[in-house]
Amino acid sequence: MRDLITKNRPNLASYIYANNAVLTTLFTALASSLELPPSAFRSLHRLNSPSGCHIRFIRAPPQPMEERSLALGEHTDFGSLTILFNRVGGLQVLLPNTSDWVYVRPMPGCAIINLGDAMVKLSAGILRSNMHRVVAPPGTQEDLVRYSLVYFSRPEYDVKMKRVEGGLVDRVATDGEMEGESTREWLKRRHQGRKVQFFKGAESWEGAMGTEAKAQIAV
Ligand SMILES: O=C(O)CCC(=O)C(=O)O
Ligand SMILES: [Fe+2]
Repeated sequence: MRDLITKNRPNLASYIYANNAVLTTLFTALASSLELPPSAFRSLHRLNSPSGCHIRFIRAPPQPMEERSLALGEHTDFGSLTILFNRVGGLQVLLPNTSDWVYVRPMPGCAIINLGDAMVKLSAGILRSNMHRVVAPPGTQEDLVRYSLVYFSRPEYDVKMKRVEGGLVDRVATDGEMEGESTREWLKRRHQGRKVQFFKGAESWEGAMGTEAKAQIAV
């Protein structure tokens, strides 16, 4: 594995830079839509600062019809923005305020962008993370091996998981949001809460929750 990464370092670097360029554009657009300074989100996601940003390459082989289960259960992403590249269907999103799961059709030359829980925190809930899952590919794609290449962006480790100041965010009333938890602490809490050895009852599970519940609230 290490060899594979070393050999493909230039490819990986160019993939990281390309994703970073897309993220910079998106963070700037999101900041301006919230009437914040253009760098409000960008400045919390500098490429060379330590963070939990990572790449995941997922391979999901076809499953026999009778044993079919979810390839990836329903969740919201923890981080800021997720850039998803895949050619085969299978990703589904839950439409807000319904129990309807709908396939997201991959389009040639396009990536799928998911908004994650960190953006919900930073925007005091104005931006919402989407509930999604991965199931067997639809129709004639059902026998295909599904690959997805995913870039997960996360705020820098030292960024506080709380609302940014200014613009439309200042107009949202506070609801006792937890102050002062760093991104590093927040990620640790969420990862541990999902592991069976750390399970200490319903409360610990809830403590590890992000903003999944809010994803279902009408906007
Ligand atoms: O493979 C996909 O299309 C989505 C993967 C995903 O949602 C995740 O890894 O968080
Ligand atoms: Fe996801």
